[in-house]
Amino acid sequence: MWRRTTWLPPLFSSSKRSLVSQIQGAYGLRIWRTMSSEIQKPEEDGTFPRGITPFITFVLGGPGSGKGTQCARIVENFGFTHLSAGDLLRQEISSNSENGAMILNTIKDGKIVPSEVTVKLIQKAIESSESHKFLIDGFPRTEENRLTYERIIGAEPNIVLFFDCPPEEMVKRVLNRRQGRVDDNANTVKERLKIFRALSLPVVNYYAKKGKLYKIDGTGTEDEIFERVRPIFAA
Ligand SMILES: Nc1ncnc2c1ncn2[C@@H]1O[C@H](COP(=O)(O)OP(=O)(O)O)[C@@H](O)[C@H]1O
Ligand SMILES: O=c1ccn([C@@H]2O[C@H](COP(=O)(O)OP(=O)(O)O)[C@@H](O)[C@H]2O)c(=O)[nH]1
Ligand SMILES: [Mg+2]
Repeated sequence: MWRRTTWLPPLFSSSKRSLVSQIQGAYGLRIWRTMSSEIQKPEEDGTFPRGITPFITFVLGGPGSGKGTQCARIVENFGFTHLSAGDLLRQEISSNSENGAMILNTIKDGKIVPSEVTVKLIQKAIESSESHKFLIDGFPRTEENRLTYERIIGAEPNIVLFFDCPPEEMVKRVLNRRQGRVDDNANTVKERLKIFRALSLPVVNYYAKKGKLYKIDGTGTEDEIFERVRPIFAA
């Protein structure tokens, strides 16, 4: 079962309706405004024209925790647009962009690509989409990622999902993934788990403290996990 951690802001606490529909009601149809007054102004105008921001869900969890699998289910059932930070980076490698070689080496080593590179790719993907609701999968992976997103995009996520899965299960899934990824091997996974614990968990804790985090048990079948996710979005 998912559970919302720490306190519930008044907007979310009193109704049985899903969080998404409550925010939708409070903010008007499919148009979302950022709810935080702490965010710095974006560096460049234009990510969210006329001050209108889409509904953003960050999807976090260790390697193999099931982020991509559950995002596909959320897209099918709730019509979100799925932006996987890892996929955006892999597309940069395949398109022989100037950063391609650097990104490939970073991914091979299980390290984190410089924040500005990833955030600019996310920004471009949001700008070129007509969608008003996005799942940003596998980002932010560090506090520095998070701060760079806030600086460049000028908004916080509305909610954050965290798939909680034991490391042995994550390793097993990654080593069985068979998508030909350069980082799905025992050595790289070990490094990715280290980075997840040291750099990504602090981001998860940050959103828990802000009352934005949904921690979801990431064990069991894909169906069982999706039934834990569904109530977060269901009307
Ligand atoms: N609940 C599950 N039980 C077993 N295997 C799963 C489950 N969810 C996903 N998988 C498989 O585990 C691998 C990693 O899942 P994926 O969604 O790519 O995770 P992530 O994006 O978090 O790395 C994939 O091969 C996927 O098919
Ligand atoms: O914001 C991001 C997302 C991904 N990556 C890199 O891309 C790899 C694969 O990420 P992905 O999210 O595809 O992996 P998953 O967790 O889904 O297995 C990571 O290990 C990092 O090396 C990164 O540097 N920054
Ligand atoms: Mg993934």
